Amino acid sequence: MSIENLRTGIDEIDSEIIRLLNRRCELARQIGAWKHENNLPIYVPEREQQLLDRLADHNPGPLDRDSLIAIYREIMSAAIKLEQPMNIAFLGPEGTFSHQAVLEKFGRGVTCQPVPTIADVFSAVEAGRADYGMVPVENTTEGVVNPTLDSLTEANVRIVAEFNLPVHLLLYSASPLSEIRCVYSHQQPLGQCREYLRANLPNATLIEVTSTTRAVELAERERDAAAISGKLAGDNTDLPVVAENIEDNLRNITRFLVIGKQENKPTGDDKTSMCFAFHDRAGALYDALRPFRNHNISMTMIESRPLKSGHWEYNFFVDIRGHISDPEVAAACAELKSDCSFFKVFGSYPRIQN
Ligand SMILES: C=C(O[C@@H]1C=C(C(=O)O)C=C[C@H]1O)C(=O)O
Repeated sequence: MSIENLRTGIDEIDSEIIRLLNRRCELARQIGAWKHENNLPIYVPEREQQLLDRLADHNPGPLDRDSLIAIYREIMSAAIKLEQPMNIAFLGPEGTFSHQAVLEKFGRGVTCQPVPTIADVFSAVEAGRADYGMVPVENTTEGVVNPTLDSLTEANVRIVAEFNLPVHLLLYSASPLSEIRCVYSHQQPLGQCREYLRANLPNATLIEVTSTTRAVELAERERDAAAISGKLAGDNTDLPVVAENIEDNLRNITRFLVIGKQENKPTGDDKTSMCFAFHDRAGALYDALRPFRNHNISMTMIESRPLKSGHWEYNFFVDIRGHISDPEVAAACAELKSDCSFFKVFGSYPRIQN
């Protein structure tokens, strides 16, 4: 077939895709009206997860799974925008990894609302200034993000979804590696390429700043300075990329949580996050975790944070497989709660695999 004929074929398919996309949008609009009447949330993470799983299972190729999911991310984003515009708070300024997580999880149909701190993301959602918030909770290289754990215990919000963002770091500078004297970045990326910096810039001064976006701004002003950031923060700079993928761990992934106010329905493959504390006595942690074992529930994460009492007492943060409405999960949580001085379930949400 000639290239003209092939392109005519593509044009015809595009017309058909546009017709079908608009029919899909019309259905979404009707679903939106029904949700308004019944006072239900517009964003439904469990439905989105089921839809994405179904797509991946039905895809015959050659379109790859990630591309298909990225396309559908935007289709669902456009559907949400028609149902009701949504705004998402995140740790700003624009260009941070939190911003990237918002764009990848919610698509371009939502309004992004940068705020100065992680605690501000929580208060924006709590006060209804934002519909949802995106907060980092742990990283495969650097571990947990303490401000997020602290805010979860204090704020009146729920975890409604999780999202894994692969974090690739770039070094931007007007100078070649041999002439770089100082490196700006946020504390987390600096930690994520510690080995790279030790091997390649052993004499450079490392300067911690409030965001990777700020790091790029500062590096633009000094010839012998560099910034470490993601691609999004570097999108608007003229600074050359000196090195790419400088993270020490090639599976450098940050897990984000979407916080909101709704309760999700079970999907059949969910996670539940919670926090508890108890008065110290021999075997207390062992006893506290026993209900999970007795009810055959697997734990996917446990972390501890000292309580601010100053007495070396701890809050324990635990993620388990299952939904809080599953009878076994509900029974285990009730048993655990009866043993604790503090107990809070943060929410149940679809489990993301990878
Ligand atoms: C259309 C709906 O609303 C939103 C948009 C979705 C979509 O475009 O498929 C899926 C879930 C919701 O977040 C729905 O609830 O089905």
